[in-house]
Amino acid sequence: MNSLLALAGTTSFLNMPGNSSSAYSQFEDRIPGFGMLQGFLKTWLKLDLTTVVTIAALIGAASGGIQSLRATGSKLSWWVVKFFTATISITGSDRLNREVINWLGAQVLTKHGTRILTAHSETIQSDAHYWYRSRRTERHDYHDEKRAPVQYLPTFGTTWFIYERNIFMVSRIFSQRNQYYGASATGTPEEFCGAPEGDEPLVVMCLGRSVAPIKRFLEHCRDFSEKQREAYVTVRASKASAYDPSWDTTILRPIRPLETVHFDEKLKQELVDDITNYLDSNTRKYYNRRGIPYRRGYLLHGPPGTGKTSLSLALAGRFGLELYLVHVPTIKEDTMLDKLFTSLPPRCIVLLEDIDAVGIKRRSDLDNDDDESSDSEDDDRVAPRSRCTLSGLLNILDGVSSQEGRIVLMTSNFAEKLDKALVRPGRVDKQIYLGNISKRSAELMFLRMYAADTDGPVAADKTMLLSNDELKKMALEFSSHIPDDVFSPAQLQGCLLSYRDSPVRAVAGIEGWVKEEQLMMAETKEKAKKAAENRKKKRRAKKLKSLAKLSKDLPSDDSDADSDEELEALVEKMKKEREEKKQKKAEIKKSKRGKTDGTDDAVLTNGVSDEKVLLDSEKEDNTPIDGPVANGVEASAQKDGISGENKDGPVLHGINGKASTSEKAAIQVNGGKAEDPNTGEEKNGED
Ligand SMILES: Nc1ncnc2c1ncn2[C@@H]1O[C@H](COP(=O)(O)OP(=O)(O)OP(=O)(O)O)[C@@H](O)[C@H]1O
Repeated sequence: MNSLLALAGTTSFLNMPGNSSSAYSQFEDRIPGFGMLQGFLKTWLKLDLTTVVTIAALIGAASGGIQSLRATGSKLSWWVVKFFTATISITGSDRLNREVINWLGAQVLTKHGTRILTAHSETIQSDAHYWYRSRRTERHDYHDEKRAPVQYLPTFGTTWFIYERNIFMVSRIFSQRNQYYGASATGTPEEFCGAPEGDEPLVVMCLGRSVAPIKRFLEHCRDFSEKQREAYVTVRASKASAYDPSWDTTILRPIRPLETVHFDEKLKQELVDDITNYLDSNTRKYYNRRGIPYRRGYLLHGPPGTGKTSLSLALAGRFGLELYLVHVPTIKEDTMLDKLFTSLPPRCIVLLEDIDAVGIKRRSDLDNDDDESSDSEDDDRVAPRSRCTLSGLLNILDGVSSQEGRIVLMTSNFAEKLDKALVRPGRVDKQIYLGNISKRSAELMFLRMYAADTDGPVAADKTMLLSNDELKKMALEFSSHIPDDVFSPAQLQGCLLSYRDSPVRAVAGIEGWVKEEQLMMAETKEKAKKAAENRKKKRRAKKLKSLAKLSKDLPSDDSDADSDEELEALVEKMKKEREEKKQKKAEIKKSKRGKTDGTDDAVLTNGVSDEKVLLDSEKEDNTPIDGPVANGVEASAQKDGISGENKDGPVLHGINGKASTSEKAAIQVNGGKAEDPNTGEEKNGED
């Protein structure tokens, strides 16, 4: 614009009388080709250059005026917007963002018949929480349909609606990423050149000069999402990536009532009371005032299939908390768990499944204990080991970076093997044992399986109906066949599911099922026992063979022994021989001491009280010895006749008076007794 005005100024200067020729000549001098252009316009187009420049300047001035008018109009309109509306913006990563979008999708778009939408067929929008991160996850909301239903949401741009008799606008802001690929490059409207990724910021506006209506609206969106989630527990599983560990998958599980997890009722009540008390706001204040870290940990332990995971889910549902699930064996290193823990929300349940994958051994044992496991039949059930270390886990559980306010549930099938540091109060405040099923629990499970979904009689099978009392009687009869503490609840559930349509058949078939199952369990136990014995034998054989190879004292064919008895005999033999050797050495030592006492004077009379002597003790006895002992029976202190004379006094040699450089040990002779500088042990002067 400014350049055009300058150009216009120039043209008026060109038009001034008397100036024209000198000005033209000046331009010709300064701008190469100016004269040629002027000649061309005049000769061929019959146009004067002055006229051309003037017209261009006028057009430029007009368009500049329009632009500045536009800018002023836009400024004015924004000023009006600012003056007459209230606004709240929400970042793309905030959960509230998802909750507003979710509300718009459910309440506005469908009712207003909006024509430009965005669609999703994956992830659960009712969760409305971090769905953009988990968009690869299939929706899992227990619909009968095979395919997940498509959900429609607002796209970029502004959605208008009326809430509480107030006009609202929600704008989904086109992100820079999309701008780069789309609208600004091609001029295509935003909604036609991309779909929202889920992390676009939102701007919520309403008519009026107060933000109070917007705040009410946002609260309403939150309530709406919470209600949608009410029937579900949000489970967020850890993503097993060593580089970028995160809470990845969001799964909505229908809330499982606590009553459907059968175990000791008293214990269950205690657990619920304990958590209720912990979550109470007064408890938090109590902890804070007294400087106690506000955390609570529980260990759920027991045989497989006894309801540890089910109980965790039921507790999350009961207390309306999200469940963050970590399958400990998948954790590759401490930093991974650390990252996961630091990104936890303040109030949630963290479920560390199969904690024994870490908690059984300390760091030092991690790499070299492959053959140290016990020989019990349980060995097969030992969880795969995690690369996360125990000390790492302990730090994470109660380190400074650890979130306060959360509940940690750990599950294990081997509580008795867990390290004491892991289960100490503060990390594990309560241990809950979930055992095999009792008669009473079997009765409750039967009732739960066949209870009518609606009030009224229950179908006994396809032909007859049962009253509630009749069902209770059947449950009692059914449970009378179940031995206490033998079958896991998962086993019994499997049995009942096979008679799903008919409680009558379940009662009729339970006796046979119990017998069959017990037989199978006995067989499995027997197999496990044999396998454990084999493992034990193999391990022992391996150890003994390597021992035998190491020992030069054993005849080589002894190491071929591989029956248990032979190996035992081998060990005994080795032990005996070692003992004999030790005794022999001790005797030799004793006899040498006696001799040294006699030679002390001789050494002293030579005036050598502090002589350096060399010991060749190991040469005589190949086995490593506790202290420098030499068989001095034949040894004698000599002047260094063989190896040369020592000016300072006699050099004492080991066996046969020889001193090998590699095996020499310097010994101080103190009054005829030599002292090993390494062990401090006194040596016989003859040595
Ligand atoms: N105490 C129980 N009450 C009701 N159902 C149970 C109980 N224990 C197990 N079940 C049923 O058995 C199945 C497996 O249970 P769950 O996964 O909770 O056991 P777990 O103890 O976590 O097993 P694991 O130690 O092998 O992980 C579930 O379908 C659950 O419904």
